[in-house]
Amino acid sequence: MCTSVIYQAGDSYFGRNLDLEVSLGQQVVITPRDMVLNFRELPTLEHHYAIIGMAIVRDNYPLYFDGINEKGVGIAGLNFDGPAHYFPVQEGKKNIASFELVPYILAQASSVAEAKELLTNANIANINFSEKMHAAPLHWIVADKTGASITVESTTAGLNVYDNPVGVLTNNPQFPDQLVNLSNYQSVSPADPQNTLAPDTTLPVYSRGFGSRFLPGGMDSESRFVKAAFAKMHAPVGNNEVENITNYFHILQSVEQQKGLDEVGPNTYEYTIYSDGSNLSKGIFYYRTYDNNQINAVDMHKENLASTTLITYPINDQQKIEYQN
Ligand SMILES: C[C@H](CCC(=O)NCC(=O)O)[C@H]1CC[C@H]2[C@@H]3[C@H](O)C[C@@H]4C[C@H](O)CC[C@]4(C)[C@H]3CC[C@]12C
Repeated sequence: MCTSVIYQAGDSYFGRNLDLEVSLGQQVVITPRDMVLNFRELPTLEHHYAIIGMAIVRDNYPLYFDGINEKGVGIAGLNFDGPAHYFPVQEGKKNIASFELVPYILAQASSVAEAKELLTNANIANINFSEKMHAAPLHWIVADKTGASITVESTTAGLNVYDNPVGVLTNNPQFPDQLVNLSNYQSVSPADPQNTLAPDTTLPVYSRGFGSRFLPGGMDSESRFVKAAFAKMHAPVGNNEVENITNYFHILQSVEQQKGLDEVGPNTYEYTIYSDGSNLSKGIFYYRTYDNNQINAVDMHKENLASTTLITYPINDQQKIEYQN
């Protein structure tokens, strides 16, 4: 399972938790503007916006899990096993393989509105990256530095592009159903509740945090959607970049999957392998991992973005404890 959130605090911050039972060997990968991007069914892009994100590289191709571009657009792919359905290549449509959607959007869109435009008359084609690497059943959240966001889902009903008023995405069910479920929690609040149940009876508020008593806390995707929405909606705005990115990681940590809590097979547990969050205006990509609580950063603008080859940074996965004596 995974969770992705956009948080506005002057600048906008976008990223995700990647929850899985095995690490796939991802790295921070920058695709510079002049690295040729080939598509299976669409014209080659020789020049495009620069991209930074988490990816694995195969055959010199960046298979992005999530990323942002230099124009302040971000996109993340999240598991959508069951409802996800990709179609055969269709004549007369923009056929995009599922693994191409992240570079397709980030290479060309400077806003969510432009991403929507790129998705008109599009078909997510059921093309595998290779014999060994089959298409993953995903849906996507796209966001931009204004705070706008959409959810992209390809199901047997076709391609749906929904406005995402919450700026949160997790996994199943389909996005409209997540919003219906969210309605069930609209009375959850950081403040103490009003006693509307029995107004003439004194009911003690016997604990702090009483307003969030009915907030779900499970590892499942509906629970994480509600909890992340609550955490994000009430997150304070910091006074500077460090405070903001610290707040951002606290939002993601509210739905972090600790090892041992989500058994996906005999003695096999899904956990939050990494969390990342980028400043969409500044092009700085921050991440932490399960084993390393330290926030690490790669600033795309410190690289030569006019180059033609991928730039990769290995994940810094070593815990650093600052011993004070
Ligand atoms: C499984 C995770 C989503 C996290 C999640 O929801 N996990 C588990 C669960 O719910 O069961 C997704 C997110 C991005 C996906 C990857 C990216 O789409 C890139 C790449 C695309 C290829 O078609 C398949 C492999 C590969 C490398 C994908 C493998 C599955 C990933 C890593």
